[in-house]
Amino acid sequence: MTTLSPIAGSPTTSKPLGPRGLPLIGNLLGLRRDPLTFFTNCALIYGDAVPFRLGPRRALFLNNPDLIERVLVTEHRNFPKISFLWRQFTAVLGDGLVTSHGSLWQRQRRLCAPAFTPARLTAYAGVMVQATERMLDSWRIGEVRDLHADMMALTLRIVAETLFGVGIEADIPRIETAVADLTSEMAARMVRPILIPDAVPLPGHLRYRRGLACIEDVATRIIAKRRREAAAGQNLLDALIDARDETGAPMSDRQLRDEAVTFLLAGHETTALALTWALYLLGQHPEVGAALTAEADAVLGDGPVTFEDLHRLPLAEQVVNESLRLYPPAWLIGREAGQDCEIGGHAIPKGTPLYTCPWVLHRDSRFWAEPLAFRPERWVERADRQLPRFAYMPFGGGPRVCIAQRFAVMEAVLILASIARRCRLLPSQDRPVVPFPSITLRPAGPVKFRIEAR
Ligand code: HEM
Repeated sequence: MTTLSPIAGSPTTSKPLGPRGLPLIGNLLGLRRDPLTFFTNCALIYGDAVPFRLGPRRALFLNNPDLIERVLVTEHRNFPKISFLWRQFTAVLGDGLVTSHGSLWQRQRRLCAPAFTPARLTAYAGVMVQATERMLDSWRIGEVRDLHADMMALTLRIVAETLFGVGIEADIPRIETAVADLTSEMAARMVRPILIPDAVPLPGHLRYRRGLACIEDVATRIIAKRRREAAAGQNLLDALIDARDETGAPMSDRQLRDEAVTFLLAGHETTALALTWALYLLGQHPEVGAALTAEADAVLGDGPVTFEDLHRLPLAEQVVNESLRLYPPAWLIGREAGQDCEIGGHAIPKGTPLYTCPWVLHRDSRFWAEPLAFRPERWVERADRQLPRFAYMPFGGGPRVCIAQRFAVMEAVLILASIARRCRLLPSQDRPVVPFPSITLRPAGPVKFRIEAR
């Protein structure tokens, strides 16, 4: 019979089960100071299931693929998303896919799935490449650019155009400001220990209400136009408008608005970061950059990349996989215990938050040879297929796995190949770029590169 350890450490055991915290604040200091090191040390020192404290709240860190599979897949109904965290975002994301749960989430997930069929992806590929080519046309040989800023602008344009259609050019600057306001307020709420009602007129709240109103305005206009014209288009919102549940009912306008905001926010920064880190790593490994250029030349000839080229760009996809391993944009994934239970030898009361950290798992020497080395070739034989399912999880897993995984990988491959075809990028700063873990894993400063001719 398994002996269960009480979650916060036991007076009868001499070895602590997790990092000792301070009275009242628990482990918040270490977590605030450097969360990546905090979780890395938890795994190194204490093992696969590590209790810690978020202020007065007890929490458990999981670093074992089998335990993670239990939480995300086999017993996912017992482990919903963390209500304490997500209620902070409900006003922004409404009942969209990221925040909803239970039967509402199930219905929405089914309704959203047709937006990601291969036929739809083909149409989105064209939008992605055109937006990238426009960005590359605006780059000048010899200039130094912050690629993080460029990738943020590019992926926002792409998600806005795939979502709303290419006719929204005039709205892009407003959408950019709105999304920046919304994400900065969400990042602030993520580390705020208390819930401040949206009605309190803090500057961040006002900015975020303005941002939300802007996106609602664009979504409402496009939904109304689409309903008036009743002509099927190829954008993501069209797919959502056309979707019907098993009773034949469509999504309400409110639900469409929630999904539009959700896709804009979930689909923008994550992909921008995947690309920023990939370009950064390529800058550190010019031999891989040269091989990528050779692949693009061999496959693409003179024309822009197309959907049909994708399967002939294996190195570009390996670079994306390896970058997502070393710098997973979703660096922390959380759930909470829906009822009292046991996991990893710990008795967990209902409501306890559980965290897993792809950053730590993806750098774990139990699963990866030379874990800190950038080696795209490990993906020639799909490194993850020889490993436990949850040793590699940049897109999460189980029923709530990223709905746009194929969209995102396709986008990253198309953009990398388009850049490789047109120019060379040389790092123009000596300092290494340090990751800054916010909601997503951002670079702490600009990522500067000089644009060189091919
Ligand atoms: C490299 C880019 C991306 C990464 C690394 C990423 C990562 C993730 C992860 C880890 C989750 C699961 C979170 C959890 O279980 O708590 C998730 C969910 C989600 N992602 Fe992505 N994502 C990316 C791109 C996108 C894009 C481009 C879109 C939309 C166009 C998108 C939309 C969503 C949505 C709607 C969910 C919620 C799914 C659900 O709960 O049913 N993501 N993503």
